[in-house]
Amino acid sequence: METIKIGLVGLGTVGSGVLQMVENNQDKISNITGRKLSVKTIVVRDVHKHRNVDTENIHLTTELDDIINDPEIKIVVEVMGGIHPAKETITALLNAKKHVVTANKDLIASEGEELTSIARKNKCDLMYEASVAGGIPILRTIVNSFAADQITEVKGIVNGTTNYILTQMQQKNCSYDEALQKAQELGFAESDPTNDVDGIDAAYKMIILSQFSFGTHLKLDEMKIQGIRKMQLTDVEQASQLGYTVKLLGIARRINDGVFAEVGPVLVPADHPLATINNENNAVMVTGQAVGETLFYGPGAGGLPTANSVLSDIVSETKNIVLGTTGNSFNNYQNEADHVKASEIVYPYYLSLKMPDIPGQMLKVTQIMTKIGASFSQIVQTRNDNDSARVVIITHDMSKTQLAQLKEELDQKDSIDLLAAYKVLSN
Ligand SMILES: NC(=O)C1=CN([C@@H]2O[C@H](COP(=O)(O)OP(=O)(O)OC[C@H]3O[C@@H](n4cnc5c(N)ncnc54)[C@H](OP(=O)(O)O)[C@@H]3O)[C@@H](O)[C@H]2O)C=CC1
Ligand SMILES: N[C@@H](CC=O)C(=O)O
Ligand code: NA
Repeated sequence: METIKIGLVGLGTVGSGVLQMVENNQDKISNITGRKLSVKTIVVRDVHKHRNVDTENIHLTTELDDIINDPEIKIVVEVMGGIHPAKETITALLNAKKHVVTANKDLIASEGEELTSIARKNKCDLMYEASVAGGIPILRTIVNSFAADQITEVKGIVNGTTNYILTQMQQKNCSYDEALQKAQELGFAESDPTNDVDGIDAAYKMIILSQFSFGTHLKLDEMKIQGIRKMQLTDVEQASQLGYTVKLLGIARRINDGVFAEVGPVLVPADHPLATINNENNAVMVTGQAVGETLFYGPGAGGLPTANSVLSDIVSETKNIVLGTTGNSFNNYQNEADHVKASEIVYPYYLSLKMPDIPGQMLKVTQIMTKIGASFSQIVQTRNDNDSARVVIITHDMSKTQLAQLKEELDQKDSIDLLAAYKVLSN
């Protein structure tokens, strides 16, 4: 049986998982594809570094040219991460007629259109199932199984590191720093975890999910993105007393002819399926006009789970090579989206306010809410410190315009501080 040689660029958490899976699942893969697969060359930064995987029969190198100039290598997996030099690396590989698999959401969300067109020009495949929600096979599912349905919303927990941190803090009383360190040790976090904790990693994934679900090309700087770094434990506890779990959610919704996408902490009702997703697990809820609500759950980070998604792309590309059908885009759906007005984006909100513990303060808040046409569904007052009170409000539906007005009005009241404003998910 003919063997297809594979190159890897990167041998960290994901690269090691890919190497193990190719080695351990030879028989099944060749049974399905009619080809043997074998990893021939791996590009790393440091060839002398200790590796947890067996690289005895593999050429370890720092030179990409060892892959580029090797006609035997047909498929290359980019798992080095980051935008540069990953973009230049993939461009060079595609121009050398290599089919590429990547797990790199930063790159695909930012430069995916250009790379896709380079791939098409070279009749090469470029696939990236692992870039969104690690081990959950969500992108291919949207392409294949939602091909004819109109997706109205895609939302969920798409960052393993932050969900791990929130779970460890809420259930194990871990501090934020301890939980982040554990997520790094377990290989869930990016090499620089800033993008994880600041919501940027989740935003990249929502950009890719929006492309597949709505055909749109959203830009990172057009999205409101909030991470978990500034979240207060008091808000997490307060939310819990009100029957909610705080999760970092990505939400992308079709509103009229536009698409709205955001990432931030959201209060999820404790009995909602998304409230039950713990640790590094992710869950993506896709709502289609015909099918209704569907939920896809699984590990969002980690070597072998992510490698499984990479292998699904390698197997698809191998089949395309065998059938002579390479060069088609992973996602073909293209659709211009209108701008969504702030007045059209409506959610209930959790508001946490600090104010002097003296009579008349609540009246001021009530007057502002009445002025902007918003109303409360729940309100709780607790003592903050000796002379201030914390007031927590769950509002009825409010538009983003009303929320901005509320923030402006509260800014003008020296004595009242808005500490947090998070969306609340309905059941
Ligand atoms: N970790 C996870 O759970 C998931 C990760 N991903 C994505 O997968 C990709 C890889 O992540 P992960 O495996 O965690 O990263 P790691 O940091 O564990 O590994 C990165 C690897 O890339 C190599 N590398 C980095 N820069 C260069 C360079 N300039 N030239 C050559 N080699 C380089 C490193 O070499 P050396 O070993 O010599 O330092 C290392 O082997 C990223 O895009 C990430 O976002 C996606 C889903 C889940
Ligand atoms: N750092 C990412 C890895 C997977 O994409 C995460 O924590 O989700
Ligand atoms: Na995936």
